[in-house]
Amino acid sequence: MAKPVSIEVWNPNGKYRVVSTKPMPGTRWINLLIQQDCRVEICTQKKTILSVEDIIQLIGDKCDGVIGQLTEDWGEELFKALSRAGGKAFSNMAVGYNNVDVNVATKYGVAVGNTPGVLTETTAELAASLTLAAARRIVEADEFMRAGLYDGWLPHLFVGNLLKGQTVGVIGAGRIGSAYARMMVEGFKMNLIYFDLYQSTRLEKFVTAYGEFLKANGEKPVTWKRASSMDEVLQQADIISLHPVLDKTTYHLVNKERLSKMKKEAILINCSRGPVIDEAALVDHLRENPMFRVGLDVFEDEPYMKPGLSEMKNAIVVPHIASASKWTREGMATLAALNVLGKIKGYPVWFDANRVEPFLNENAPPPAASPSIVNAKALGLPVSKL
Ligand SMILES: NC(=O)C1=CN([C@@H]2O[C@H](COP(=O)(O)OP(=O)(O)OC[C@H]3O[C@@H](n4cnc5c(N)ncnc54)[C@H](O)[C@@H]3O)[C@@H](O)[C@H]2O)C=CC1
Ligand SMILES: O=C(O)C(=O)CO
Repeated sequence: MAKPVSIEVWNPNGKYRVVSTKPMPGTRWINLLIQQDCRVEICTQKKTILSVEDIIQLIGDKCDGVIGQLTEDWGEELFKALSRAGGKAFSNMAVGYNNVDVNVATKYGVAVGNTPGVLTETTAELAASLTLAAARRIVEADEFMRAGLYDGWLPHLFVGNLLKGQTVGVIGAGRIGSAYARMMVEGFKMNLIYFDLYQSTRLEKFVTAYGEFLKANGEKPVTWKRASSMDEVLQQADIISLHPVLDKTTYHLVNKERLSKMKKEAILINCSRGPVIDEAALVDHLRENPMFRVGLDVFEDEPYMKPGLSEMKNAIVVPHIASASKWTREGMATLAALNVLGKIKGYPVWFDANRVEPFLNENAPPPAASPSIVNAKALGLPVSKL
């Protein structure tokens, strides 16, 4: 029998019981739920990753909806427990939902929400930060300074890579991949090569227009290319940033063979999901190719790193913080809460999950809709016409 989990209760007399498996940033999400007659229970247990048993306890006998986290395993056991408690709504506080078995949720009639859009720029900015940190060896140089090793300027000290005029490769040019590509093209005048299952016409138009602007100003124009294979990106790019969803097609997308196709001095960035890279193969590659560098926000067996990774000077590692700006995290909490609330209240699903701004305006009430429900079609949920 699992130990009881500690909770904090808001609006105890609310009609609908909504559970959040973690305290989330800001208070707007709590207020929005309370205003719509929800009793909000927040798990305050001092345990980073809750087990399935912990969450089953939190769900209890009566629960209308749950806001959960990407570290939790939302499969048969949890959706069965939620459905048994009368629950019809779940939302991840994340855009990625590879921790959720959506088919199982649909089987139990539970809507699954996620939080797209609000974290696009924040996540892309972290990918750009890791790119710069790796290119200019900022972490190594910082460690060197703190160790008291600096005894004067030297021509060879921490020489890194210039980005201007080089080629940035993006794998998965969706919301975040495209935002990152634009930052690198516009900010550093890099040429773009990308691979995605779909064409990103908006991104291509942006690079074309920026190239024309540069040309009109007497500068060398930037260029873009949509690669016909991922290998083309790996072979041609100087910087490669991974932004696909994690699914069966992207598991170990970057493996030993693909690493060997990349330039010896390339930089690889991963702010998507850890298993997109075969991390053990990456450690070997880093060891054998000291000029190859990586910037990683995500890991194959989070919270752990594969043996050897933490010793590699040519790796920069941060703990899954890509969406960690205050505005974004508060917005994610709001979107997740409104996903759950919308289903409980029988609201329709917002017509475009890429345009969630109206839900984030603190000075106006949010639309009466769930911002983003990934199994809306499968459940036959109505769509907002606003
Ligand atoms: N590190 C972090 O904190 C964060 C990580 N993420 C991760 O980033 C992912 C992407 O987020 P968004 O850009 O909002 O999603 P998105 O759905 O807009 O973009 C994903 C893109 O990947 C492409 N794709 C899918 N399979 C592919 C394949 N086999 N090869 C190449 N491209 C493929 C899709 O066509 C799509 O354009 C999320 O699913 C999540 O896992 C998102 C936010 C924060
Ligand atoms: O949203 C996601 O998918 C994350 O990884 C955390 O922001």
